[in-house]
Order: sequence, then structure tokens, then C-alpha cells
Amino acid sequence: MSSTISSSPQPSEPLDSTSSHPRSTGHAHHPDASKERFPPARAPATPELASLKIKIQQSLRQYPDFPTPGILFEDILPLFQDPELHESLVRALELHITTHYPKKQGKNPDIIVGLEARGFLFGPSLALRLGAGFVPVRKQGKLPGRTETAAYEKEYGQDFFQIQADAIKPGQKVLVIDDIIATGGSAAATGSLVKKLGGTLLGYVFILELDFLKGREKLDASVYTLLSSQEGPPKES
Ligand SMILES: O=P(O)(O)OC[C@H]1O[C@H](OP(=O)(O)OP(=O)(O)O)[C@H](O)[C@@H]1O
Ligand SMILES: Nc1ncnc2[nH]cnc12
Repeated sequence: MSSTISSSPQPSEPLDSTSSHPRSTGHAHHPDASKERFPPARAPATPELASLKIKIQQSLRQYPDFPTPGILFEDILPLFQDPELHESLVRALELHITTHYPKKQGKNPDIIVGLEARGFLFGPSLALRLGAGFVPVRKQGKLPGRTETAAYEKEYGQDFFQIQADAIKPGQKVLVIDDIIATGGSAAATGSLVKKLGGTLLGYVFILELDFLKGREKLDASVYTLLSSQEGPPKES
């Protein structure tokens, strides 16, 4: 019996790597373009972090009109195809977190919460390096046992997130991580789940921020993104 491998229709070809991101602002991908809110403790990027950011930025791809017309999709998957890039990503996030949430001062996270699906790609390895636990937040209907649920809206739709009710103990310090913050709906729902379980929300960490959607305004804890991107639709005059 023969098997067939079919390729999915390709609604759009990737734009070149970020070196030619046509809609990104000139400075948005500068290695120092990471953003933070709340903690004033903003150490300048170390030379190591700055060079890691350049590598990471250059590996991202954009797909216009995916998954729906009008969306410029940011593809982070190339970061995981090359072990050196994968290492750069995890190291960059580790550097940020250990600098801003120092263990010596007892500020280190006990738990990293990762969002389905792309937060699962680097959340567990990051947690391992930090000596923290990893807890997944999943789309509705995937987690067994007692769960808490939060509804949210994102850039291209509506959904529900769930967390296992015993996954975070009251008072545990939690960092939420994900690949992208767009409207901030997914992250805000996750923050509410963490708080519902009694966790202390330290903040949110993302690889990439879509600035024009102002998602960080929905979040009520520290927000850090390695890179930022996309100018948004042209403004009407
Ligand atoms: O800031 P927001 O507007 O909420 O959007 C950001 C979320 O959207 C994407 O996930 P998506 O829901 O597409 O799910 P997937 O990772 O399972 O594909 C992305 O990985 C973030 O989790
Ligand atoms: N533009 C985008 N690209 C990739 N993931 C996303 N999640 C929400 N908006 C997105």
C-alpha cells in the first residue's frame, strides 16, 4: 500500500528573513529594542545579550496573509531548526531573567508558565536552566483533572485557556513566557489564571512584540520582549 504525503496549500510565501522585513521600523529590531514596563531596574543589554538578539532577529520569517488575510504572520520556527540558534534563544532569555529576577535576592521564578503551543517549544528548557518548574496553559479540553478556565480574544479569533488547578501553589513566584505578544489577550488570560491559583505573578517574557497592537497595555505586571516588530496598517490621513 502506498502512502501519500501531501503538502498544504501555500497561501503565501515567506518574505525574506528579517533583514528585509518590509514593515518593520528601522529601529525596532535594533538589539537594544527590548521593552520593559514596571521595573525601573533596567540594566543595559550586555554585549552577549546584544549579539544574541541580532542572531535571533535575523532568523525570523514573515508570511503575509496567514492564517487570514491582513495578518502578517511572524514565524519563529527557524529558531529551532538550528541548534546554535536554539541555544542563543534560550541563553538570551536566561540572561534576562537571571539579571532581573536574581536568585541571590530570592526573586527567581519558582514556575515558568508557557502558553500553548509555541510557549511549549522553549519554556521547559528555559525552566530547567533556571531551576524552576514548568506549567503549561492549554487550549480548552486538553488537560485532565480539575482545571481553571479563562476566555480571551487574540489577533485573529477567540479562545479559552485552561490550567490544572493544582499546578501552582499559593505564593509561588511565576513568570509567564510565550513567543509573541500581539493583542495581549492570551497573555492577560494566562496572568489571570496564575493569580486565580494564588501564584505571585512576577511578569511576562516574550521573544517578539507586535508594537502597534499595544498588547502590553492589557498586562498588569512587568513585560519584557527581546525584539519588536511591525509598524501596523498605514495610518489614514
Ligand atoms: O497576543 P495575542 O493576540 O493573544 O496573540 C498571541 C498568541 O497568538 C499565538 O498563538 P495562537 O493562539 O495562534 O496559537 P498556537 O501557538 O497554538 O498556534 C502566539 O503564539 C501567542 O500565544
Ligand atoms: N502576527 C502574528 N504572527 C504570529 N503569531 C501571532 N499571534 C498573534 N498574532 C500573530
